Amino acid sequence: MSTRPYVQLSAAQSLDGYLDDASGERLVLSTEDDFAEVDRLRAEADAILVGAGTVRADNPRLLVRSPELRRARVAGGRPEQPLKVTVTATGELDPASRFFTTGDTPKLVYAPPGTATALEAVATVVPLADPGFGAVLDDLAARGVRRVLVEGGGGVHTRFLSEGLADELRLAIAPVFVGDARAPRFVGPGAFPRPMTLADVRSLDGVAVLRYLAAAEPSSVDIQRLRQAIALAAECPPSATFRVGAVLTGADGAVLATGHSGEGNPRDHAEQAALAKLDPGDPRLATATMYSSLEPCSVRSSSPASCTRLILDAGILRVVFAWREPEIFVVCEGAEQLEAAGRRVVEVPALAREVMRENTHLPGVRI
Ligand SMILES: NC(=O)C1=CN([C@@H]2O[C@H](COP(=O)(O)OP(=O)(O)OC[C@H]3O[C@@H](n4cnc5c(N)ncnc54)[C@H](OP(=O)(O)O)[C@@H]3O)[C@@H](O)[C@H]2O)C=CC1
Ligand SMILES: Nc1c(N[C@@H]2O[C@H](COP(=O)(O)O)[C@@H](O)[C@H]2O)[nH]c(=O)[nH]c1=O
Repeated sequence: MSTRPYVQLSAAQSLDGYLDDASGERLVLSTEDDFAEVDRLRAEADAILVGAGTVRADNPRLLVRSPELRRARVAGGRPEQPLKVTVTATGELDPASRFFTTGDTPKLVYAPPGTATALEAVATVVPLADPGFGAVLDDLAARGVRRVLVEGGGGVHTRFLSEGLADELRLAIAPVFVGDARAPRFVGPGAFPRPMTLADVRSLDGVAVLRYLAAAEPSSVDIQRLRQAIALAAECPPSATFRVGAVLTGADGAVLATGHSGEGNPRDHAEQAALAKLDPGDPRLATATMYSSLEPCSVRSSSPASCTRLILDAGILRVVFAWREPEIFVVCEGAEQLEAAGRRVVEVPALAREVMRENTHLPGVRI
């Protein structure tokens, strides 16, 4: 599997967080200087991606405008223009849109099989049964794309951020108010699992330009695997205790084993069930990551060894979990014990609510 491309999001928003107004005419929030900077970002990218909603609403060209930047690309051995990429679930895009008709560069459309046949004459249609953006990035990587500029709109930005796929965000804030709840927002509701750090703030001709970098941990693969562990909790049999899912992966992110509470034996914990599927001498354990929806337990009445102990004994160096165990039955110190033993522990509290949703049978757990 090729390494996923670096993903940079770019958006211009109003002071009250809107990408556009509700008029049907495209609202220009950027100044000329700001557009020139976005043009430089386009020139640095191998592909520019927008959602089908933006293709329909704005009819964008998505081309590098500056002749100097285009020449520099060619001088550097790159195509004059980046690839153009869009994603649709319905396939409802007009083949006469400027996305398809402008620029001598390949156009890619990711769509569920059979939905975008009318676009096959004007673009390469890539059928994706699972239209998650992780699959889109994997396919782009296989096509040699190393850097993607995502220019919106709100639906697509929300998906990239909530799936933990964005590495960087450039946000231009124009000094205007839209004040209309029907207008599209930069980001909709969701759980946003990768913390962002402010890397730069500038004033560009009255527009505030902010640059944020996503934390290296949790990575997009961590989010994918942790969500898989969270989903596994739904398979637990009815229980008076925690319903937990676990996924154990190798160094390349491939799944080595999975488990959930009550799998096999009603008292088994998720991490224990996953570990029981591997030979204790398996050399892959030394570079494995344990994903658990809940912090690994450190105290057990039903078994001699806690999951923290099992993880330590298995030689697993890295643990990623979503929900820190609340003090319902015992005081859990799993994260502290793992860290004290020199293991890397990554907590993703943004996904804790998803775990709590599977555990509302426990006293005091409300979402
Ligand atoms: N100020 C700025 O920087 C920018 C502003 N905008 C504005 O944003 C608005 C458009 O935003 P929005 O309506 O949210 O549209 P988006 O451009 O975010 O596109 C959303 C569409 O993308 C497709 N899509 C999203 N996720 C998936 C998926 N997982 N699988 C398959 N298809 C998917 C669907 O297309 P389909 O419906 O075809 O199934 C969906 O309706 C416009 O008003 C535009 O002017 C846009 C870009 C930048
Ligand atoms: N309105 C708006 C943006 N809109 C983005 O620019 C695209 C238009 O591309 P093109 O047709 O190539 O000029 C549009 O589809 C959307 O992705 N971008 C910004 O930096 N600032 C803005 O104010």
